[in-house]
Amino acid sequence: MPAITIDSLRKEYGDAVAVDDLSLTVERGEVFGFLGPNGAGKSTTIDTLLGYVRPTAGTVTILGHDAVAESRAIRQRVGVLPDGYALYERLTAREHLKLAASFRAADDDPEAVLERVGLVDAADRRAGNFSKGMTQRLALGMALVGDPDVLLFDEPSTGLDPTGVAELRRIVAEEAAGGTTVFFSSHDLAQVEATCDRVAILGDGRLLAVDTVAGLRDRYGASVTLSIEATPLPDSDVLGSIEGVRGVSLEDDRLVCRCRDAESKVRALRAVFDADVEVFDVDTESASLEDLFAASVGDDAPPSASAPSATVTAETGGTQ
Ligand SMILES: Nc1ncnc2c1ncn2[C@@H]1O[C@H](COP(=O)(O)OP(=O)(O)OP(=O)(O)O)[C@@H](O)[C@H]1O
Repeated sequence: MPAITIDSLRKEYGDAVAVDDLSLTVERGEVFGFLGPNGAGKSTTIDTLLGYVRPTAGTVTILGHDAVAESRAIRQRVGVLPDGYALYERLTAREHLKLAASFRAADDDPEAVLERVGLVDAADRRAGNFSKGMTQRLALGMALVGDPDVLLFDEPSTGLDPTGVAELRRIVAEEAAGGTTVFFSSHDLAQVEATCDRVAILGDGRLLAVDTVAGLRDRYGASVTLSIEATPLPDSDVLGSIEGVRGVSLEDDRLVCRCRDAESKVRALRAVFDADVEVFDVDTESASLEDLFAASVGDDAPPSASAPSATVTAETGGTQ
């Protein structure tokens, strides 16, 4: 049984369609990133999963439970971090965690959770004067209480400082290593690229793509870019005719060669070193998730290489 199944989900608000015929399956143990521009329908989808929003059409199930009819059962097994989580102003951080534990009939040690989310020093402070990042850290801690099977986060890095972002990344990795399914929306593409097995990209309520980051690279064009500094520069027609080479251009006195995959990159490199030229430098870079996101949401330009890509840890599924 998958962790999350979204089947033909549609949500209308009056005349506006927030989510349009969305179908998606998230397998158990996956770390799944949910991306899309502002207003794409991410929060609406997550709120539907949490039972906060009733679908206009379609069904949503978590761990086999229907999100509308069985939202209580879902809350017992799902840790949630909704967008703009509101804390109880008069309760301390520690009291919030005790409250979360009592909701789930769990016996988590509040101290250990506070340690995990970096709030030990604020354990006995009332949450009413917490900063945005502290609020987010505490809400994250509450979501972790009771060792849930599924974690559903809406923009978890909102308000977090760089240390908090790194800690969040570590927590996601630890949870995933323990078999927890993590589904989160984010605009933090570096975070998504570093942590997610697969990503879905939503635009205007519709699913534009769902794949591994590596799969998106294949789909949207240049996977690897070679940038060559040599005298003279290698013949661009020769490089351009190599199988899997998608384009060759001159940029800042370097020959830039966009390659489909690692194999075509190696073929191009071999041709460069076989040519009668003196090679000074070769850079190779993969298209970042940011490039792929731009390509999928309608930027006509093929994704160019930018920051070196982070490792995608698992190839858990193909294109849906
Ligand atoms: N309660 C509501 N009433 C009317 N329209 C709504 C409501 N909630 C969301 N919408 C509309 O539905 C669409 C999707 O909004 P949603 O908040 O799901 O997008 P999002 O992808 O989470 O955006 P963001 O990245 O800005 O958080 C938007 O056009 C939004 O204005």
